[in-house]
Amino acid sequence: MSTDHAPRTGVSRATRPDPAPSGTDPARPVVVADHVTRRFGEVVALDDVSLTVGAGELVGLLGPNGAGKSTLLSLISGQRKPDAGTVRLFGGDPRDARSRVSLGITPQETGLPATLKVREVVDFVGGHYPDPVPTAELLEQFGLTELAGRQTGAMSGGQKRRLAVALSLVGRPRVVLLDEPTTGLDVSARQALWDAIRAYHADGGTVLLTSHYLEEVQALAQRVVVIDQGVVKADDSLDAILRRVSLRRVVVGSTADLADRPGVVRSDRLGDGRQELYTPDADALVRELVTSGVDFHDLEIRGASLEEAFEQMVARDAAPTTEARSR
Ligand SMILES: Nc1ncnc2c1ncn2[C@@H]1O[C@H](COP(=O)(O)OP(=O)(O)OP(=O)(O)O)[C@@H](O)[C@H]1O
Repeated sequence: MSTDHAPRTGVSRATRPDPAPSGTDPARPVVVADHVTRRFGEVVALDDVSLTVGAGELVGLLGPNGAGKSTLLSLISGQRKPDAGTVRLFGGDPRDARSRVSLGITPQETGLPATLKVREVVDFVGGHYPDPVPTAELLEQFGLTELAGRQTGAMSGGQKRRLAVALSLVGRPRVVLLDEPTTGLDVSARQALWDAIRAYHADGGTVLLTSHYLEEVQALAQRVVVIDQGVVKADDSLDAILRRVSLRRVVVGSTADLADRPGVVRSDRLGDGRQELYTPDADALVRELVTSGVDFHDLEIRGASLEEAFEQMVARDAAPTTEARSR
């Protein structure tokens, strides 16, 4: 095992041919998609998508069902090729096996050989790499030690998912593509997997993950790429994405219905009887409530969550006001 890469976690990236500092380095692109279009018959799964992922980045790819996320990963991993545009992995064509030597991938669905034991599968996959993470170490990190002797066909869905993610890291890749890594996992298994992904990233690994769990993207990613209907809608730091959402959420109790107050673009009734009001200017709304003399109490104001940012970015109906009035 090389000593310069996080032996504590067991899972570390391969020794780089070029001596490079660890940490994020967008100047050294690992993945480049340049004006990529991919169709399936009439369906345009990706429409002129450009994306660069630098060494050491942890990027969350977020989008609704059918947005094109898996298609993008399949182009980056060389499983498919674009109809137009180019994709580069470590500067080479991902369809060339040499470009994929330092790539780890967990697809959305993984077929595991049902009669092989967990330990045997890890040994087998690890056997294809020059410096694999020792099987016992990897199983320990993913909480699979107890299951080492079990046939994969007898594992639960969540256990299989953990094994699938573990397998993507066995060869100490420099980049991993994780398609919905924690689908089907319970809270503690998800946390354990997040820890493993964070440890890999802290050691300098590059991660591109898709997720339906906004909480997951918010917990892990430094950069968020929002994709919808094959088009990149936003590509920015998590903080910048959150700041971009202009709406503020004002929660307030009142005997009056406040949905039609000036500046309120959306409203809801909460279980505790309070009203949830979305407005671009919370200060103005509060001033208006005070000057109007309307009864109100238990006021609470906060910024948008990633969920709200996401909903706003992929909203199919144009104006928030329209949406507000239709709710
Ligand atoms: N092999 C295929 N044949 C035909 N259409 C496909 C194929 N693969 C993907 N598509 C279509 O391309 C579009 C993008 O699909 P993709 O699987 O990339 O979306 P996704 O964002 O990963 O969705 P999900 O979150 O549901 O996994 C969808 O409309 C999908 O139906």
